[in-house]
Amino acid sequence: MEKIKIVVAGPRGRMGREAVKLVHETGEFELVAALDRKHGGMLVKDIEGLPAIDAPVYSDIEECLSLVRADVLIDLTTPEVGMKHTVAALNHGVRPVVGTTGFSKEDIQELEALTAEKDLGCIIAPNFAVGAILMMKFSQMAAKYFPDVEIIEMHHDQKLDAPSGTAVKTADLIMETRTKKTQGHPSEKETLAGARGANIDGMRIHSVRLPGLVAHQQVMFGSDGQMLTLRHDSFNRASFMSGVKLAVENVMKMNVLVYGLENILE
Ligand SMILES: NC(=O)C1=CN([C@@H]2O[C@H](COP(=O)(O)OP(=O)(O)OC[C@H]3O[C@@H](n4cnc5c(N)ncnc54)[C@H](OP(=O)(O)O)[C@@H]3O)[C@@H](O)[C@H]2O)C=CC1
Ligand SMILES: O=C(O)C1=N[C@H](C(=O)O)C[C@H](O)C1
Repeated sequence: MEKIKIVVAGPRGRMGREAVKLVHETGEFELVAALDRKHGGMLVKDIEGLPAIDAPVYSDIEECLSLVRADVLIDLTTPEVGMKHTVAALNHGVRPVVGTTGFSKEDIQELEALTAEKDLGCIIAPNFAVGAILMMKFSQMAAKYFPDVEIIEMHHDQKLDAPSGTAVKTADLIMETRTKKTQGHPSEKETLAGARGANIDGMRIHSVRLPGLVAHQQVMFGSDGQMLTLRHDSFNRASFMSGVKLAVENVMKMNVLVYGLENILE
C-alpha cells in the first residue's frame, strides 16, 4: 500500500515537532516536506532537534506544493499562516489537517466552501486529544440539564490565542443543547473590566495563562444545591498525536470539511 505523503507546517513548534516525530514513526506515513519560514532550502534532518529525515524544507507553501507531491498538509502554526496554508493546500489538491486554533467562523465557512468546490477532505480540529473530545461531548450532554455553565481553560503562557480553540468549540457544542440564557445576576456590574470573563451566548469563558501549564479545561455546571465539573488535562503534546493520526487517516477518505474531531470519532 502507498504511504500517505505528508507536509508538516510549523515543524519547530511545540506541536510541529511531535507531529514530525509521529509521521516519521508511523509506517503508513511519509514526511515529504516541511514548511518553516526560517529554514527554507535545508533538509528536515538539518534542523536542530528534528529526526534524521532527508525531506526538503520550504519557506513558501506555493513553491513547496508546486514541487512536492503531497496528500496531506498538517498545519500547526498561527491562525493567519494556517488560513493561508489551508487555502493553498486545497488549491493544490492537498487535504488539510489543521490543528492551529484561532480561526474565525468566517474563515471556517470560507474553507468549507473551498473544500466542497475542490471535492476534497479537510479536518479542522481545535483539540486532537481524545479525552478533550469526550469532555466536550459530555459537556454538551450536561448542558441540556444544567444551562448555567462557565468554562475555565488553562494553558501555558506562550499561547497566542485566547480563548482557546477548545473553549470556543466546547461553547459551540453546548449551544446546541443549552436553552439560551444570560447567566449571573441581571444587574451584575464588573468593577474591574474582564472580571466575569468572555461572554459567549450568555455563558462565560475564563482564560488562565501560567508557566508550568500545558493544556487544561474545566467546565463547571451549577444548579440548585449541586454542581457538576468536567475536567480534562493534557500533560504533554504527545497526548494530541493519536488524534492527529486518526485525522490524517480519515481525511484521505473524505470530501467535506469537518470542524471538530468528535465528528469522526466512532
Ligand atoms: N489542535 C490541537 O490539539 C492543538 C492545537 N494547538 C494549536 O497549534 C498551534 C501551534 O501551537 P504550538 O506548537 O504550541 O505553537 P509554537 O509557537 O510552538 O509553534 C508555532 C510554529 O508556527 C511557526 N510560525 C509562527 N508564525 C509563523 C509565520 N508567520 N510564518 C511561518 N511560520 C510561523 C513557528 O515558527 P517560528 O519559530 O519561526 O515563529 C512555529 O514553528 C496553535 O494555534 C495552538 O493553539 C496546540 C496544541 C494542541
Ligand atoms: O496552544 C495550545 O497549547 C493548545 N491549543 C489548542 C486550543 O486552543 O484549544 C488545543 C489545546 O488546548 C492546546
